[in-house]
Amino acid sequence: MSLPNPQLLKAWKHVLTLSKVKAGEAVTLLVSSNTNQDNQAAAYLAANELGATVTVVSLPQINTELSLSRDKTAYVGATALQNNKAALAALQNSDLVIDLMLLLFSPEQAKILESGARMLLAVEPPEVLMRILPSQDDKRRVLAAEHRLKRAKTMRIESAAGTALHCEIGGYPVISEYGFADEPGRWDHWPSGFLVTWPNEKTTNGTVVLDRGDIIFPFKDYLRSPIELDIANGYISDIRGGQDSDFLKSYMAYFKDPEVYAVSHLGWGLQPKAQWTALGMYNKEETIGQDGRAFYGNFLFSTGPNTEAGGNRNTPCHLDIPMRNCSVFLDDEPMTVHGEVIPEDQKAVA
Ligand SMILES: O=c1ccc(O)c[nH]1
Ligand SMILES: [Fe+2]
Repeated sequence: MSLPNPQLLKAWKHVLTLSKVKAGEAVTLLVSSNTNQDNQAAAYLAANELGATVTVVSLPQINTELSLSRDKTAYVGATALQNNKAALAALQNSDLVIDLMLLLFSPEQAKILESGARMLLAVEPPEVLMRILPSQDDKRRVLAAEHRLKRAKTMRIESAAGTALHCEIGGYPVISEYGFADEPGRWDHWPSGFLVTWPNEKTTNGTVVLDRGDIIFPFKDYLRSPIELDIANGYISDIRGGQDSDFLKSYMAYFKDPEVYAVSHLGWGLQPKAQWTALGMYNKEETIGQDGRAFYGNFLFSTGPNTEAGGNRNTPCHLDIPMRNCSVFLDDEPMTVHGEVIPEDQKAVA
């Protein structure tokens, strides 16, 4: 039995306090066989010390015979919560669900949020959680960007490598992530610090050039050679390049589902504590790679499902593709230029 880590307990109490956990609230931990035991122990102790009534719901891992990876984000949407009315009822009747299993992109996550519960996803290793500890300043920074994104009608992304992508937006909600779940019905992810939205269906056109150093999750390699994607009416219509391109084409074809080629959420990273290099320090199975999704100034491209946004494209193949050195424009106003975030005080008045 490993001794509870006092620093980890302090970090969990910090984040649950930011998540407004109050005495007497129902806090439910959702765990699975691959849940990090130190996180589970610290979350359980922290919630109890804040006076919550704490429950643990434990479910088996599934999809093992379908997914090509043990990474929880590699096969999304189908979870052990499906058809488990007892577990779902417990989660829907909670004030805060601490998701230590990963329900992302599942219909059940939406049902839990509709009940008014707050949800906090946390599946990274303890030291990553402690290194990217969220703050009210993260919330301020991300919400300022959310405010701008919510009133935008178009998004355009360019890069020196050759990316030239354009889409209409506004038909889907903005999902911001600042690392704690402090409002009823809010879903958030610790660690994070970025925001996304989905393009209006069939309006995304152009070229995406994935350059050396860009990352494709869940492959978790830094690209060694460029991959060129043609995008037509919201779908990848062609994939060209060298070995990395062959791997991508083969992986997506495995699912035998045309919806895997759809453009999914688009956004940019706003977490200065997240590092592009962190993924390179880990074995693939030790982390889902939130540093890559959140590092300051990335453009986060992605493919596949839109169920997070209330859509019905429920394909299990979801690729998150953080790219460096891109310029992201909203209604032609720059949010990032060549991978550098434009500070709010230099932006047009909201
Ligand atoms: O925080 C996350 C993580 C994965 C993902 O697809 C979206 N947001
Ligand atoms: Fe994603």
